[in-house]
Amino acid sequence: MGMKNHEMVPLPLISAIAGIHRGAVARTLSDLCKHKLVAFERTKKFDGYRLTVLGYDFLALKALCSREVVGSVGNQIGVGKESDVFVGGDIELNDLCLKFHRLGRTSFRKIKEKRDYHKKRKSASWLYLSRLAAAKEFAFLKALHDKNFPVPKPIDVSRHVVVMGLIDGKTLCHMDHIEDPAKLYDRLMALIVKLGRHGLIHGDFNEFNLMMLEDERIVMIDFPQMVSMDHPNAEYYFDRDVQCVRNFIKRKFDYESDDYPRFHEVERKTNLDSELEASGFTKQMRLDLNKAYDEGNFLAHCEADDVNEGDEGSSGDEQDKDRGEEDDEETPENNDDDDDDESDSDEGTIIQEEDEDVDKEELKQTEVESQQQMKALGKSERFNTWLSTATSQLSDVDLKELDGECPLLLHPREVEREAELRAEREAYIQAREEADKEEEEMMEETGNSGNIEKEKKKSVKSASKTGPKSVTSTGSTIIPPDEVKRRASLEAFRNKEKARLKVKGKQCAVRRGRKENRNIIKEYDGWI
Ligand SMILES: Nc1ncnc2c1ncn2[C@@H]1O[C@H](COP(=O)(O)OP(=O)(O)OP(=O)(O)O)[C@@H](O)[C@H]1O
Repeated sequence: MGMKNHEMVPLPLISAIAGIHRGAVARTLSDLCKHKLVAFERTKKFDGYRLTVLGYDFLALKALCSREVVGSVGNQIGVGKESDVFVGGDIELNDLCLKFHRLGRTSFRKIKEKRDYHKKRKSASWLYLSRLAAAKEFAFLKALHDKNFPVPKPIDVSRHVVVMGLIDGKTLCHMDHIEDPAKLYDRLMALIVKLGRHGLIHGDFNEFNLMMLEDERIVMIDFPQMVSMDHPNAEYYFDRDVQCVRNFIKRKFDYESDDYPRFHEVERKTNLDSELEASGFTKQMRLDLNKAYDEGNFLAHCEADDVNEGDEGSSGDEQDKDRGEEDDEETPENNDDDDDDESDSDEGTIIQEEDEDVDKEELKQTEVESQQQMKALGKSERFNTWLSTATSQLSDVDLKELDGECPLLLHPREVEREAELRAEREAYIQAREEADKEEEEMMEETGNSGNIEKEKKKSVKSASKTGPKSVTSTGSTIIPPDEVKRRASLEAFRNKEKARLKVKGKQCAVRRGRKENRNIIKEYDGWI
C-alpha cells in the first residue's frame, strides 16, 4: 500500500498502515530484510523500506495458496523478457503454469524496439505495471479461450502472477524438424486470419510466442501487444505478423508460398476487441500500461540508486530486428536492474555495464551489512545508556523515604514522577496530621477523647503508608470554619489526585491510535 506513492516507504507510515506498534514493525521488517522480501534503503534525504521482487512474489503466492488455486511451485520452465515462468501444481498436484510478470527487467531500448514506442520518459512503478501486464494477459487469455482460440486455459490471476494451464509442447523456435512445413504455414496463417475476424491483431506473432503440441497443433502463449483491427496502424501490424511467419518458415524449414492473407481481405465477424474493453482489463489500465511502454521507464525498483537516465534512442523502424540478437543481450540472472537504455547496442558496453552492476551490487551488500551492524550497535548503546541512567536515578531514591512501600524497580521517568508526587503527598500528610492534632485537642477539651485517640492514631498511620485516605471521626464535635475550609481544600486535592490516576477507556485509546495513524498517513502523503 505504501509503495503506491512511495518508492521507499518510511517506517512510521508502515506502522500506521499496519496498525502495529513501530517497534514491532521494525522487528518484523528486519526479519523480512533477512529473507530479502523487503529491502532497507537510505538516501541523502530519506530512508525507508521497499518491497523486493521476491517479496511481491510471496504476496501473490500467498493469495493464490489461500484461494487454493496453487498448492506447489516447481522448476522454472521459461524466462521471457518480461516474465519468469514456473511449473506449478494445484492442491491436487495437477500441473499449472505460473507466469510472474516482471516489467522492468527489459531495458528501455529493448522495449522500444519491440513496442514501436518512443517519447519522453517518466517514472512508473514496476509493481503497478507488472500487475497491469498480468491483468491484461489474463483478460485476453479468458476472452480468447472463451472463443475457442488455442491458448492455455486461464485459471487465476493475483497481483503480477497469472496462473494458466501448462502446455506440454515446445516453442516453435526450438523446433528443428517438422513433417509438413506447408501445413504449419497454413495453420499459422489461419490463426492470424481467425484473430482478424474477431477484430484482433496479435502484433508479435513469432516463433517465441507460439508453442507446438505433439500432434503439431499450435498454441499461442503470449500476446502482450495485441491490438484492435481498428488501430490506426492495424494494417502495418497485420502485415508484420504475416511477414514474420513467412520469414520464419522460409528460414527454418525452407518453405515459401505466395499465398498469404491481406489485411483488406479479412472479413470481420465479431468484435472481441470491444468485448475486451469490458473485461477486467479496463481502458484506464490499458492507457496506463501503454503510457509506461511509451515512456519506457520501469526502473523504479532498480537496486542501484545511480540509475542511468538514458535517452530516446532507436525508433520504431528497428522493430523487425532479429529476436536472437536481442536475446544475446539479455542477462537472465540480473533480473531486475537492467538499466542499459542507451541507444548504443555495443556488446562491449553491455559487458562493462554488467560488470559495473556486479560491483554496485557487492558495494550495496556491504553497505547493507554495515548498516545492520550499526543498527545493532546503536540498539545496545541505547540500552546501556538507559541502564546507567536508571541505575543512577535509582541510587538517588531513598528507599527509607518510601516508608514501607514496595521498592520496585521503576523506569527512570517513573522514579522522577514518584519523587514529585512524594513531595506533594508529604505536604498533604503533614497538613492532615496538624488538622488531626487540632481536632484531637478539641476532643480532649470536650471530654470525648477515649477511643477516638486510638482511631486517630490508626488513621494517621495508615495515611502515612498508603497516601490520602478519608478522615473519620466517631464523635460529635464542633469544627471551626477555618478547619472546614482546610479539609475541603484537602478533599479537593485528593480528588485531583484520583482524576490524574484515572485510566482512559480502551475505546478511547483505539480512537486515539487511529487518529494518530491518519495523521501520519496524511503527513507522508505524496512523498516519493
Ligand atoms: N502456458 C505455458 N505452458 C508451458 N510453457 C510456457 C507457458 N507459458 C510460457 N511458457 C514458457 O515460458 C517461456 C516464456 O514465456 P512468455 O513468452 O509468455 O514470456 P514473455 O516474458 O512474455 O516472453 P517474451 O516477451 O520474451 O516473448 C516460453 O518461451 C515458454 O517456454
